[in-house]
Amino acid sequence: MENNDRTIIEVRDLEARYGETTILKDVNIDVRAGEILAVIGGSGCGKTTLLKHMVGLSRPYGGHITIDGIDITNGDEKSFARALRKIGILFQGGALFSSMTIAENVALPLRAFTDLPPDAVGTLVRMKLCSVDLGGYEHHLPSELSGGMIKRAALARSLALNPEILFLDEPTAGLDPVISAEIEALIMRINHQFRTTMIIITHSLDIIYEVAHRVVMLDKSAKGIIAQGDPKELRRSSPNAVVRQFFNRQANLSKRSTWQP
Ligand SMILES: Nc1ncnc2c1ncn2[C@@H]1O[C@H](COP(=O)(O)OP(=O)(O)OP(=O)(O)O)[C@@H](O)[C@H]1O
Repeated sequence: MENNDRTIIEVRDLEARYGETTILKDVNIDVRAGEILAVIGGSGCGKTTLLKHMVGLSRPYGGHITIDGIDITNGDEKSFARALRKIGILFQGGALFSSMTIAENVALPLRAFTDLPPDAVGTLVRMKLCSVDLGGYEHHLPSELSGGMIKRAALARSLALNPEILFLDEPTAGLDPVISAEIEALIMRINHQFRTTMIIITHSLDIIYEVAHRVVMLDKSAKGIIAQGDPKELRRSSPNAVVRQFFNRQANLSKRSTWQP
């Protein structure tokens, strides 16, 4: 993590609603530049809702969010576009276009948001694919790749414009433990090499304990944050029983799933 503790995303008094239903309220988060923050909590507690607000896909009912000092909730279109250029998103399903090659998929944001000539786009695409260990797979279609490779190609596409901030929605969901470990190692490598700030929605214990620097835990009945901080610390000594239970139950489940006869 960078050691200057600069806040790169500020979420202030966020209130999110669908119709009349409040999903999140009084949410305050400071994301520090260079950190990996995991957003955790039970199903339906509002993790995806929070992410959609942080990337400007949904407008908050109340409060505001700034990205590198730019208010994305009340600013004009131009500043919103400037803020968007700082972020990349890795969607859960990978979301690659199936009729395009891996190279064409990764080239999409470069073609859409830069004036680079085709040669330069090609070079950048190859570099991005190499950075996720997919050098040589430029001409493959997504259907010719494994689940882990598709995830890595999608990661290369989300990194195409060198974002300062990367949002990852369940990056290891549905992958086996070996492939998940590869993706986790890649996430840590990218964070380390490029100092990319990362916000990861996850249920994975490995990400919570081994990858994240800090966690924010949401709760459905509290409609907001019930804990923030070091996950190991929270598991040990959170004053909130629900929090301790969440971490301990997960830890037990993890032990059971790795048990070998
Ligand atoms: N577009 C929508 N319209 C109405 N309600 C919604 C909408 N999207 C989500 N919700 C509701 O908001 C709540 C929070 O949903 P959200 O998807 O943010 O939770 P989550 O923590 O990401 O869940 P999961 O871990 O299951 O993906 C849920 O009760 C969900 O049913």
